[in-house]
Amino acid sequence: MFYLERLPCPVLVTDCSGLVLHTNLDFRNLVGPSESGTMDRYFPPASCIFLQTHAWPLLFKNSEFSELYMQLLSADGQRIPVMANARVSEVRGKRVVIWLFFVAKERQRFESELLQARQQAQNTASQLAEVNRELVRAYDQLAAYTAEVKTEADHLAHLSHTDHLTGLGNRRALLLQVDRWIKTASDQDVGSLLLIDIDFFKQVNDRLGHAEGDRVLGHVSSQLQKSARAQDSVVRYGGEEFVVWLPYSDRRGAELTAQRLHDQIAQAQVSDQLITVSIGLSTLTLQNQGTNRYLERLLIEADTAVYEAKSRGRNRTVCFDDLLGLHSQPA
Ligand SMILES: Nc1nc2c(ncn2[C@@H]2O[C@H](COP(=O)(O)OP(=O)(O)OP(=O)(O)O)[C@@H](O)[C@H]2O)c(=O)[nH]1
Repeated sequence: MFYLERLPCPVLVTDCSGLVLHTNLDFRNLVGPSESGTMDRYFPPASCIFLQTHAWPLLFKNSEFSELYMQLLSADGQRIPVMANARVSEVRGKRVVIWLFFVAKERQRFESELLQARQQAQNTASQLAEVNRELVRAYDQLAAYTAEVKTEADHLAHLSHTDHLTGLGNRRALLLQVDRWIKTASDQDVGSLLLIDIDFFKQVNDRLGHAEGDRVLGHVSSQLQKSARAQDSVVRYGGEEFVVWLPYSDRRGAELTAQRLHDQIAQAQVSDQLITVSIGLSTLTLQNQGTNRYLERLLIEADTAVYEAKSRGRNRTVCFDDLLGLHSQPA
């Protein structure tokens, strides 16, 4: 019955009349060396009576019982509280009874350790739940903060491309628009640029005051927006200078737009002041040029043309190509 040695508790084997057949090492360590005879000597008198009146009848009736409280008697006379379990088994054709004892003290310790472990597990679970709640809160805060930062960034991006006085785009916005066009256009495509400079604007300021000058700038910007097509971009380029960028517009189309601008601006007066503008027009094919280079060339040419418009008496459009004599002869 070597397997009994492996059980982690004291074990006693008897025949069905209580004669001791075998004890394991745990049992011998607990109550003393094994001797032949009946099992009664391992129990104090009260437990012997309990055995006779209760445990044996239960065993014969059910072939087993479990968890009966009893006491064992050690060789040095100590009473050891135990929980007894017994079962009738057949070993090599003989009916025997296998008795397992759990020392009550150890069982209590084991139970209290179990309770402690369960309490610890509950504590850990509630700590984890709290940490989880904190994580969710932190995540919500982070999401709100990210949205705030994004809104702020969008706002800053908008501001950095906007002229605060007129609400039009600024130079950066112009660069962006031309850049976008270049990414989709082919080398043969043309774009035109109108550089618009308000005539005698210094006099407006001097005569009517800076605030009125600002109103004139606002008026011109809204007239330019009204005259531009949906695909055109109107930006305030500097003090009293505006640019209208006309993607896919050739010289003819740009001239028509420029004329519309003159008419539109001339229609309205600001504080009895008639407002006119001088416009420089430049038209270029893309010809495999980078955004900066292409825009720079358009602006230089348009600037030269505005200068010419001013010297020819203002309130007119001059096309840069005419200055080179390119369009002096009909094609
Ligand atoms: N009210 C106002 N004036 C501005 C602003 N930015 C620039 N200016 C003024 O615009 C005027 C431009 O004057 P000039 O460059 O001499 O040109 P002009 O008087 O328009 O004369 P021409 O261009 O030769 O017809 C200057 O007096 C600047 O002070 C602005 O934001 N608001």
